[in-house]
Amino acid sequence: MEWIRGETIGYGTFSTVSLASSPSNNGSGEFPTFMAVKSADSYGAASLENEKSVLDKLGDECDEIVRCFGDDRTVENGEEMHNLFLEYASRGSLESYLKKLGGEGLPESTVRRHTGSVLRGLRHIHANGFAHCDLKLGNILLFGDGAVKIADFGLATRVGEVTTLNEGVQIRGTPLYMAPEAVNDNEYGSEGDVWALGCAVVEMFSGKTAWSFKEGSNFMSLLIRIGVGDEVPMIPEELSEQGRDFLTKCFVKDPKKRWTAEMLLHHPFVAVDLDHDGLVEGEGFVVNLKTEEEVSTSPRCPFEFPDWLSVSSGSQMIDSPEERVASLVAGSIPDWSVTNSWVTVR
Ligand SMILES: Nc1ncnc2c1ncn2[C@@H]1O[C@H](COP(=O)(O)OP(=O)(O)OP(=O)(O)O)[C@@H](O)[C@H]1O
Repeated sequence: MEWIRGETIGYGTFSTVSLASSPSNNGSGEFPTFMAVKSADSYGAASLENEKSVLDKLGDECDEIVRCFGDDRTVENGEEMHNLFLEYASRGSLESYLKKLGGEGLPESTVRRHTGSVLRGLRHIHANGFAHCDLKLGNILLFGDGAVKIADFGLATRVGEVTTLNEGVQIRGTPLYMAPEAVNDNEYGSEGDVWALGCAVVEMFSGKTAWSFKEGSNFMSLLIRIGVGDEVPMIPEELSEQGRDFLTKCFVKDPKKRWTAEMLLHHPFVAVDLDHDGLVEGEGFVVNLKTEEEVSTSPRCPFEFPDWLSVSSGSQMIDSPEERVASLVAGSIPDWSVTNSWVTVR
């Protein structure tokens, strides 16, 4: 495919995203005239390869997942670039859209619609055996017709697959959206995507991050709040009762008891007819909650870090949660980067 790189439309940790035009296609062929091209040098190549491989496996049948049109390599300024061609979201990410509102959130009816869309995307991802692992407003894209789609599958992983990238504890994604089991046990699965969705819903509605944090504060203290004790993210009081109830289903600390995307799709917060002015309640929905027997009878204590204890602590006993999280961070050999005044750790 012949294509021309246009203006830059976004920056990520691993890549730069630009507009790409393919005039020879004229919109009539296999590819649209305008696409987004996500480009990375050798440092980001593995993430792009993973993204393409996951998007290929997810296929094109889910409207709530950004489409991938293929990849290629170019040499630009003497450097080999890896390029991934994606459906172009003309209105950018929900994160950039919200920024333009200057701290305001979206109307609840819009939040409900977007939440339903993201849930349909997540259901497809999870049904195919993957977890996205980096769901956040920056990775939910807004299209000209008001539709939203899930993007950025660079960190997506097969559920249950043991990662070999790092033998120690690994932290991936954005701390603000991290689920307790990711903080405590290094577990990244479909349940973590549901927790992150809850954080995204709070942010969409309130215009503020779900966890309050002071500018410049240490992210370890946030990890402790997420992983330890009963605190859950802020649930906006102005949200309807249905919305608040929806969030309590996302913010269940025990991942085995957290609702799945499939279950949440039947929750009245999203199972409503939004084509009418008056919201029609989702009637008679049946949610098969897991029984106490199905979930672990002895949930693991959030302070348990068995791998970490054997790898990092030797014979020394570590007493406080602060020390545990500090060691978790030290053991992960993270790649730090600061995005939007927050720390992303991979
Ligand atoms: N298909 C697209 N259409 C329009 N804009 C896009 C598209 N894909 C990405 N962008 C923009 O580029 C930004 C970075 O993209 P993306 O998140 O996929 O990159 P990344 O390197 O994986 O970043 P990170 O992992 O740090 O979130 C997005 O937040 C969005 O603003």
